[in-house]
Amino acid sequence: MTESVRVLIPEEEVNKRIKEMAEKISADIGDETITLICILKGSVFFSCELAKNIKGSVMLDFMSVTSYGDDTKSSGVVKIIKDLDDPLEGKNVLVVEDIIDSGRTLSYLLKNLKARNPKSLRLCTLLDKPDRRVVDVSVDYVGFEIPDEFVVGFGLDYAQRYRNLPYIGVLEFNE
Ligand SMILES: O=P(O)(O)OC[C@H]1O[C@H](OP(=O)(O)OP(=O)(O)O)[C@H](O)[C@@H]1O
Ligand code: HPA
Ligand SMILES: [Mg+2]
Repeated sequence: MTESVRVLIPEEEVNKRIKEMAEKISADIGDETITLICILKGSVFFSCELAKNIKGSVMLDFMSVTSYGDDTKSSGVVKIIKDLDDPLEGKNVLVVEDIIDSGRTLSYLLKNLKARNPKSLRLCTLLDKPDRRVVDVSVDYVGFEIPDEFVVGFGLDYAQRYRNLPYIGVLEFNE
């Protein structure tokens, strides 16, 4: 079996949409400092592009969680591999995800991070795959709604590969 990748969202479109999202976030946050929480590893490319395009004061922290391992299906169990460096108490927090699929990761994170008493907690995702939702989560900023296909690129992986593609593509398995 061989794998190939079909372009779903070209690089220029992804970058243009991230700029628009950053403008909206900048307008919503006004003069306050915003703490972006980059959910490793998938959202690392998106977080960087977003951070560069937000006007105003931005802090960054990183958390690593995983539920997919090397599979195209979620194990159903979200594991924290690396926690944040700093407390969130009193901060305006924006969780930055690459994709919401079943919703398990974000819903777990939301509960976990709320308990740390941030001043505000918003969620943002580059991609949303609504057809696959198992757990309901309401997201403040969505880049693109995509069909029920396994995607890679712009940070998203299959078995840790393809993260470096500068576009979003659909992974296809060929006989
Ligand atoms: O809505 P869900 O079904 O929970 O899926 C979304 C999550 O799955 C992926 O992470 P993964 O576990 O693959 O870790 P990774 O970012 O290190 O690749 C992705 O980056 C999201 O965090
Ligand atoms: O479509 C996907 N691609 C890569 N990682 C993912 N994690 C959840 N859904 C996906
Ligand atoms: Mg992954």
